[in-house]
Amino acid sequence: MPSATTPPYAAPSPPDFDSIPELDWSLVASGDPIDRKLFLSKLRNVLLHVGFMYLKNHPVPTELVERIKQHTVDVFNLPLERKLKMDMIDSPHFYGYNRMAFERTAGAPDIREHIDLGPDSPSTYDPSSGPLYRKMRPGPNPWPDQEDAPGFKEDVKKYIATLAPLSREFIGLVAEAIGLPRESFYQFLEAADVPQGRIKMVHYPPTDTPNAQGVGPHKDGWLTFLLQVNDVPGLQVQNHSGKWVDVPPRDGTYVVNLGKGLQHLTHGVLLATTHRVLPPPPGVHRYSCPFFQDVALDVPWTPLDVPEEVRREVGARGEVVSDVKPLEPAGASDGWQYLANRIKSHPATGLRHYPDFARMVLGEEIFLKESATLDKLLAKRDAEI
Ligand SMILES: O=C(O)CCC(=O)C(=O)O
Ligand SMILES: [Fe+2]
Repeated sequence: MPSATTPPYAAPSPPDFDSIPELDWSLVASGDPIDRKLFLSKLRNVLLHVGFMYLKNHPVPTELVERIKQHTVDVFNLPLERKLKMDMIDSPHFYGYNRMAFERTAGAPDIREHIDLGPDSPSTYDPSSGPLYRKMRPGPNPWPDQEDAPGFKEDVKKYIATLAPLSREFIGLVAEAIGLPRESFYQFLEAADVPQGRIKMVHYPPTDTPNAQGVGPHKDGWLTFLLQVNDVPGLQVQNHSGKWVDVPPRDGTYVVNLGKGLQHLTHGVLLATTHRVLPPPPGVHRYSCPFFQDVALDVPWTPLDVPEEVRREVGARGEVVSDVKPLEPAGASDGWQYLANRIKSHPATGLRHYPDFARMVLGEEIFLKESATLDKLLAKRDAEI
């Protein structure tokens, strides 16, 4: 239904999606300009009307993907005390292990444990030389012991170094697909030669708790390349009328989706689509490994001039229903906003490494509550390792 704000010349709205479209990277890899055009026109349609896609025939070597899948399963099978040696709470870079149900989305605990890892560069932060948010990146990863996880470190570093340029090429195609110069989003990224990108290895155990969430409804921040590690469904995407659509694992593919930053920068032309993960049924464990493209910390998000004809097509989309309540303006991102978001997701880590800023971000009540439990949390953790 066209809304009251739909311009009279808008194209008719395409039907709402009830499955996730698939794009074929071989159309880009072939080097044939006609193939590329075809890819771009399909991409445009998906970006404007779905915001989520499978990507097949991607160039990431199968052996590397398989090793990452195996590491993801194996690392969570380590005893808790070994995982806690990689505790995120020790990392001002927000890299490391988060124990089960430690993180919350939409006010409820996520029944998952996860390990966040970056390109593993030494910290260069010097308090006298720049804003505090620069302390977040670059930084080293906490790693499992080599005997506990042979090849883990080498494979993760290689994997991030492979996904970073692929995601960069992809975002160039996103710009082209909506009628912008290919380089349009590069100003918001780190320079191509800076090691960058973050992965999150995730384990969703089965749970008896009624209405539990693997991860609650949310929108991602920027651009995600998700690897569904094993053959267990659970990921769902919310379509425009609010219905949840399954995104079952599909061998040899990535699930690619866009986040709030890209939606903001394009006046809503690009869609940050709401998604969630349901916990697996009894006896079944689900694993995944998203890669998140890093954005530069020093660049404010000033929206771009998307061509009028593209905006008009989006006008036909009408209202998009979402279970995510907007808590703050979606855009306005530079390093401060990014740090604030990390602190909100990981208050204990934020409090420990950025106490003054965390106090502002969390508000006095939560700050005092979290501070009171931080010492207990650390003592408990230290007793466990
Ligand atoms: O585990 C998944 O399939 C998706 C996880 C997710 O959406 C996230 O961590 O942002
Ligand atoms: Fe997500």
